[in-house]
Amino acid sequence: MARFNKRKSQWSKDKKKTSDGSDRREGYKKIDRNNALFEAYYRAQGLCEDEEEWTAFFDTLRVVLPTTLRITAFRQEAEGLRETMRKASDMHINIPTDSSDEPVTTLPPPTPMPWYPNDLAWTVHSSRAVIKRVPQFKRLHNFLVAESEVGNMTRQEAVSMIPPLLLDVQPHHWVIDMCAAPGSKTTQLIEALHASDPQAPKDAVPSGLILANDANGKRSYMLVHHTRRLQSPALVITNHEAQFFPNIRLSGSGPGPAPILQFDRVLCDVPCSGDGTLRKNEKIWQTWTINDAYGLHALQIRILERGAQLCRVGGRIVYSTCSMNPIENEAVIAQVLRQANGALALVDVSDQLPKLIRRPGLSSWKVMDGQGGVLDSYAPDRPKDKSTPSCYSPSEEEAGRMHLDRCIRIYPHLQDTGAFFVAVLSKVSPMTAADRNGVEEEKVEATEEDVVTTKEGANPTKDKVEITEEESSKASTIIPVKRPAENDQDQPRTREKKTGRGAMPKEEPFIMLDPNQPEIKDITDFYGISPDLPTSQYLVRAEDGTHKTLYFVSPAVKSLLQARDVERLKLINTGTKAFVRNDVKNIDAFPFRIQADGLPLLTPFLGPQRFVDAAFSDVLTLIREANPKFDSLSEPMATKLRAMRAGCVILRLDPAQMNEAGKGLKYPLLMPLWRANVSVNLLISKIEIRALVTRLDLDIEIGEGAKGKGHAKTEEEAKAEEEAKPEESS
Ligand SMILES: C[S@@+](CC[C@H](N)C(=O)[O-])C[C@H]1O[C@@H](n2cnc3c(N)ncnc32)[C@H](O)[C@@H]1O
Repeated sequence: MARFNKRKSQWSKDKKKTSDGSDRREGYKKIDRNNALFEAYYRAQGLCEDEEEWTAFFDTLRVVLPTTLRITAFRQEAEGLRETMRKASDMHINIPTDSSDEPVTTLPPPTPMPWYPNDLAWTVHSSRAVIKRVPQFKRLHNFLVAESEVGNMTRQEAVSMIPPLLLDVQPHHWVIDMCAAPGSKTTQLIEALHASDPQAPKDAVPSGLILANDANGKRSYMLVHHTRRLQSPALVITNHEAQFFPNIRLSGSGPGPAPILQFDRVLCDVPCSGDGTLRKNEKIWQTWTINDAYGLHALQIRILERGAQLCRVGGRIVYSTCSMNPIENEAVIAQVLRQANGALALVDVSDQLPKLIRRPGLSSWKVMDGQGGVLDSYAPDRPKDKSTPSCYSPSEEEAGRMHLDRCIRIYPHLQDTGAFFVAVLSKVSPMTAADRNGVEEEKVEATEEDVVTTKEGANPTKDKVEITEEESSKASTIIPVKRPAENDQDQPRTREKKTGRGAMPKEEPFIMLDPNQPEIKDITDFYGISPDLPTSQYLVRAEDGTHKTLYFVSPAVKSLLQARDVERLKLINTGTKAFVRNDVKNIDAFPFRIQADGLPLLTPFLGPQRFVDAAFSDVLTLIREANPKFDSLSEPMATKLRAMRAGCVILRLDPAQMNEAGKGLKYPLLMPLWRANVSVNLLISKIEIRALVTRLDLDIEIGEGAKGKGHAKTEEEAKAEEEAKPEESS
């Protein structure tokens, strides 16, 4: 085992000094952060090297986590935000303490995470609760909240940022996030997909897609909420138990069988006991039991196994948990490698994220009963034994062959984080009929006899286990390579329980809009949209033509929605809201407004006719007042507005227009407006306005319009403008 890095550990020396004052131990006395069985269990696993390291390990586990965040890389705001954080790194915050010896505690300034590329991830060395409560943090807190709400930043645990980085997503990849909610890793995957592709023109829609799935209905909708801030047309959200994710036949145009949906990248961030999150979820100190892991082990194997089946040959799979338990980690990896019979291999990622301090995966571990008694091997008749054969360590020879040491373990004391486990796997040869679709006959090495169909709990020393028909409905299976691809039995021989769907709202259908619809031509003409933006990628959610919203989807999402078996997918959401219809009576307004969500996507394709250049004073007026009349705006803007047809207008503010107050603006500011007969109003939510005010460091009252304190307006205008507001602001 690599030596414990004493120099880098923030916790090995003077605990009082390095735990940055009373705040990080907030609640310390209220919760008993001791659990003898937990301590004995992990000591037996040999995670640390010596007593000094064990002390650092347990001491760190008992201190509340610092706050960590990530800047959204593909947003044009990223550079400005990084600069703001860099400036904040001079900032030492003094907060009063109760002690007369040390009347103030000086908190260290925010620091970039050394291992995260391009200074895009930061640690604010204080707990969330303190940042929220202490007045000295107010400005920083407002900044973080505002930028998070509009998707320019994401608060995310440091260790949770590792799996998406190691998945190595490129803009052309098809990616599935098997257990995605609430979606912090999904947002990172979306960012990677949208990272600039040197071969694609700037602002191009990525050619790949992200399919984010979760078994829990309500949590799938959380996923919609969290990912909406990023407005990706390349995202699809589904609601399946990952181990039963259906085989989807795409619409193949060639003579052979239609290809089955497979992915270049698969993330299995599986449900786990979560004892790596003790610093955040302190209740685990008292609820943790040895048996927690046994209940999850079989499910984790099935999810990873299904993930491996869904991965194309040559693709990459990342398995991760926020648990330290080898039963949920190395034992799962070992069993899936065994079942894959050479089709999967652990990837050596020791040269990636070089500044990330890590420990190698365990090659052997202890299995214990609920009371902490060590179990040497599996015994089927042992009473109250929750272990299964696959929980036990492989032989030394098998562990070496599998390279279990290539797994990554992160412990809290190494770099002041939560604990985490990550394994990166590569699919090196075919496993399933779906694989065979994309692989030439002669390259298929596995035969039907080679295919391993394994029941969890099977004796790991045997490669193959026979299962009965009845068992096959419960067991996870690998589809034989030689089964004809058109055969419907290609569906995994498994059943999906109907869980968590009962209370869910009925989803409207997802229908690709005929590009010859007159409304598409009207929109194209009104906004002068370039032919480079395909008219065949609009989606609507009503069959009878009553739709109000046009969503835009990427070509990959469109091809998925047109798959032959698409009805097997429990689709929850997809598409970026591009245009929303609001018919306003008695005003000759063009009814389709651009939704703020869709503006970044649409901007590069819009003609000049609906843009209006604003002065900084105009933006201030629009923030302060509801529905300012044209007369109260700068003359050039008012003149241009008067000459335009009523409807949506895009305000553009050039950074050169900014005075001292708004010098934080580094790029042209674009916002949709509703141009009524004699006045205008902002078509952005209060949240977005707040982010703008914070970013530009404006000392200004906002939200007068939303509070109804705007100037008097005609009844007709008030109604029109109310209707034109985006949904989230109403
Ligand atoms: C560790 S959390 C995922 C965290 C998420 N990847 C993120 O970064 O925000 C595990 C998720 O798995 C979901 N889950 C539980 N059982 C599942 C199953 N059988 N299939 C798919 N998802 C499942 C849970 O609802 C939960 O949202």
